[in-house]
Amino acid sequence: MGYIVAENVTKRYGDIHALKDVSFEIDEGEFVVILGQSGAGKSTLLRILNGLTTPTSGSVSIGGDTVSGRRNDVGMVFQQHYVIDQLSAYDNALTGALNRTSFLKSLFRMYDSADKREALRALETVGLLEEASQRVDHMSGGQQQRVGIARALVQKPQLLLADEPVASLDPGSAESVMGYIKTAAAERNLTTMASLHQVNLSRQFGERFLGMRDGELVFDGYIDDLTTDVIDEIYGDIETEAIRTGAKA
Ligand SMILES: Nc1ncnc2c1ncn2[C@@H]1O[C@H](COP(=O)(O)OP(=O)(O)OP(=O)(O)O)[C@@H](O)[C@H]1O
Repeated sequence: MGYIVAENVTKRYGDIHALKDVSFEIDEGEFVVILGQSGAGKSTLLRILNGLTTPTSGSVSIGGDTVSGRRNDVGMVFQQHYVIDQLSAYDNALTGALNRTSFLKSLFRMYDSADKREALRALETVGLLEEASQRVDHMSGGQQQRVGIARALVQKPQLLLADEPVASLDPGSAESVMGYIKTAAAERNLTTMASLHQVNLSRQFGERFLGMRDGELVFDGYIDDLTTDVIDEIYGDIETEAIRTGAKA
């Protein structure tokens, strides 16, 4: 049985069918990219995996446990960099340890030394060790996103979910940030699922791919199977050549 198992997951918002009978299994340590147009259901799927949204029917399990609410062992990276502007990169990374720190200790930012080491290790993973003491509002968007990744790593997750983690970045920063996510996952054998809408980046970093269209899982496979026809099926009428970049004929 897979580490993550989604069985016939359906999500309706009134008349909107955000997910339709989605099933898949993911093994521990896999690096999965979820592809699909805006509105295809990628965020809904990630939110269900994270316990932030409940499916209308069907179920999801992680490591054999049915997901029924927020889990501390699932780290999440979002499109916007939800970092605390006034704090340093190091203090932001440390907030990933809040779930295992008492309220009083967190109030005075008194973290365990193991957590402090974890924060430094995470900043090293994302290439920001030398910038650890810099305030994040003095950092670039790409650096802020890397701080967000470091915070998710300090949480010591078993599963990392990233919802369009590079959508608001320029192409160079997007590539760099995806590289750091990939390194972090490889170093920690961390099962990772990232939604991306850029086909070229997906092909560069993805190992396994889930293709969503109108709430349905229309593709589940590996890079050699991600052909132009499959891309067309996921994205419908391709409007620009750019989206095809890197797609195999
Ligand atoms: N809370 C909500 N209430 C009502 N409809 C919603 C809600 N969340 C998502 N939807 C709808 O469900 C569908 C799937 O949305 P979802 O955000 O999962 O897609 P997506 O592939 O992540 O797109 P995007 O990349 O634009 O976020 C869309 O039609 C969306 O409008």
